[in-house]
Amino acid sequence: MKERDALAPTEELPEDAQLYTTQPSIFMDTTPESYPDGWTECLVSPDAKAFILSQPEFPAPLLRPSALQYRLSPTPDKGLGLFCTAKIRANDLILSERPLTLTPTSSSTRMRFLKELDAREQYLAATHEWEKSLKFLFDRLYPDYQAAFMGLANSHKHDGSGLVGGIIRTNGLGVILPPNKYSLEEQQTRRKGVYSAVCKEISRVNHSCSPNTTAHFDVITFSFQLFAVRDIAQGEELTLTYTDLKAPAEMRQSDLEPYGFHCTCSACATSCTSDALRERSMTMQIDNIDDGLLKLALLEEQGLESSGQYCKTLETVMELYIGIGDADNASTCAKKLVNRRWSSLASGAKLYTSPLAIEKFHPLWKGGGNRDLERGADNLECSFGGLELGQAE
Ligand SMILES: C[S@@+](CC[C@H](N)C(=O)[O-])C[C@H]1O[C@@H](n2cnc3c(N)ncnc32)[C@H](O)[C@@H]1O
Repeated sequence: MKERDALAPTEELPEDAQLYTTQPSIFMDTTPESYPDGWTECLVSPDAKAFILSQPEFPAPLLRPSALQYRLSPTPDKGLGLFCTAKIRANDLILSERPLTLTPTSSSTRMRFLKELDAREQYLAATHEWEKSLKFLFDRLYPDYQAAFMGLANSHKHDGSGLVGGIIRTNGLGVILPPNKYSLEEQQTRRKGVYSAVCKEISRVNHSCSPNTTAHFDVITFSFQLFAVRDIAQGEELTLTYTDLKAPAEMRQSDLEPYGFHCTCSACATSCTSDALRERSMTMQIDNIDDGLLKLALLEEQGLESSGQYCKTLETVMELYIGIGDADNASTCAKKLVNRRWSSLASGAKLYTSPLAIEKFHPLWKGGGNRDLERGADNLECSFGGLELGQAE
């Protein structure tokens, strides 16, 4: 381990180096009271740090929701959870916060093991070394942040994870840095660019296979933002998914095992019917507007508005309306997409929220150009990203 100037260029560092860095950077005497937006202790690769610092507006102030609309309360069977204190409307920003920590989801340290160690012993040795790196990061946290971190749930107390590693595995939300640098395959198999962010508040959100919120990491403000994906009634619990919503119930349950619970949400309780409906709504081919509208209705019925498929389908329906020259309905779809600010497809739809703009500028207007149904696919199906999750957000 080497100490180096925080502002020194990162290019000459080896690709597998990891940097301890505070982002946004703060003065020595900064406190959570003097800087309420907070800051994050990070362990990141040189290219991830360079990417963060290269954002022109970084660090922008946190985006604040218009009102505080949730509280932390005990649940009957899931520990603590967040509950809605007033009706929240679809697409509302519920809360935003800078993570306490941001760490790779797996250790990149190359280790040589004694030949006589078996696989389990090698795992424990590697985990032990990884815990030392994480403990170093934990020690850098401001004391109030250390207390908040230690107060979070830990479902890895008895598997050799270590205390800091266990809390990260239980509470980490997935972040890809830098985005678009690594292929999905590299992210999934070699965990390239895949990070885990632990948050004081959002990490309290419990899991559902039909979640009513989605969490999105915004690099410019360096914060996780929690959005409602449909209307949420007062008193209802806020939920996120920790697993791949496309998978059948049995696979989802096995993905959730490391979190130490068996999911009893309505989709899991009725898996003999819901698995087939879920698969149909996620994979249904869209050949015309009616198909698209049916797919949106099926996704809503299954509580899958948080899935990337929902936005992708909205975009496809918008393009189909444009193709037949129906600018009014197309602009309604564009507005719905724009409201889903967390989606990568929202910014592309911004230009087309007025029928006039569609008629004048959209290349597909009345059948111009080629509509590519696969374009713009969101592969962001899952929000929680501890070590356990096989899929990246
Ligand atoms: C990220 S934490 C969520 C907040 C946690 N309930 C707390 O008290 O801080 C994840 C842990 O919450 C619990 N949990 C989350 N979703 C659950 C669910 N649907 N059913 C049962 N337990 C759940 C499990 O213990 C899991 O390991």
